[in-house]
Amino acid sequence: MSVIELSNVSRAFTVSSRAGLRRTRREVRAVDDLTFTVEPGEVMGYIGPNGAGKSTTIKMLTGILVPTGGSIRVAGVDPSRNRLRLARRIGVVFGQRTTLWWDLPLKDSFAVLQKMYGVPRARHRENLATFVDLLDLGDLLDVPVRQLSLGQRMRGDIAAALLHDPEIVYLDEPTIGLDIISKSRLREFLAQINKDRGTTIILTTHDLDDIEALCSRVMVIDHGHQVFDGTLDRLRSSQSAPRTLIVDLATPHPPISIPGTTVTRTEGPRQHLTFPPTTSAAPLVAQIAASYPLVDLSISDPTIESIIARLYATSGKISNV
Ligand SMILES: Nc1ncnc2c1ncn2[C@@H]1O[C@H](COP(=O)(O)OP(=O)(O)OP(=O)(O)O)[C@@H](O)[C@H]1O
Repeated sequence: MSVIELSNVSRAFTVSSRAGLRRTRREVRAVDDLTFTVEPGEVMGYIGPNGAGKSTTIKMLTGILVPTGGSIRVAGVDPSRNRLRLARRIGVVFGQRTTLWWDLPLKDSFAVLQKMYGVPRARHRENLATFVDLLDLGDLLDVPVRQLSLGQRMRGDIAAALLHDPEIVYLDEPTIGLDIISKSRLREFLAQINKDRGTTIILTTHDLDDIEALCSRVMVIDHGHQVFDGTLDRLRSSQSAPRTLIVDLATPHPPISIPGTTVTRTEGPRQHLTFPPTTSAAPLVAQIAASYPLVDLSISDPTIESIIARLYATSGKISNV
């Protein structure tokens, strides 16, 4: 059975603005007719440009915001009507804010959470030992939260969100502002928790390396609409983004002319040629080698960033029509 179900969910806000003496009110549809389900144990990346409606969706899934249309069920209940009941079954991490007590040492925040959620003492000790080990929190337990660095605090926040064994965890930009080592540590930890405990994870991020490292599924929204739902591989093939041949010639040369390719950049003897993803590179390389003084050559596949940028560009055009 699906652990999250959204059926034609919308959320509108009324925004008022003043132009001179006139005050106008308009409706912003932050989320517009979203329908999807998430299965237990899935790790879904939920991405979209600024203002796409991601946080609004997460807030509706936690019960903080009530949809203006459609219906939501999380772990079998309507989140906005069962906020407290649901709180025991979900964990939430907002990268920009902490849920820890600022002046308390980390271990005291964890103790408060154990009481708040009524976690049996033995289970709490077991979870704490696991998270202290996996997130390397040992030296931080006696430090007040306000004295922790951003990366240390985030590790504390993630442990705090998981101490009551939630089935579902929402992570909103969990790696924002972290250095590369801290990011990769956090990703390894989340992958481990998902594998060991079957925790369902919904991850909102602008860092596509988070998605590549963790997500079996990606959902892209823009202007409140779903514009893609599938695997990263399917996302790559869906956008038919061009591949690039980087060709080093012996000397600078006028743009290489091979049918099916376009020279997009020249830097002295180096030329960048794009070609469709459906075309094999081998015959192109053979033609270049036969007609030009070829010294070296490499092929670059489109990055996931460029694929998503193309998707945003086309979805923007669709929704602006
Ligand atoms: N409380 C609110 N009142 C009015 N408009 C709102 C409110 N909350 C969100 N919006 C609007 O709804 C739209 C979606 O916002 P949301 O915060 O869900 O986007 P987001 O995808 O999380 O963006 P970001 O990546 O910038 O965090 C935006 O146009 C935003 O201005």
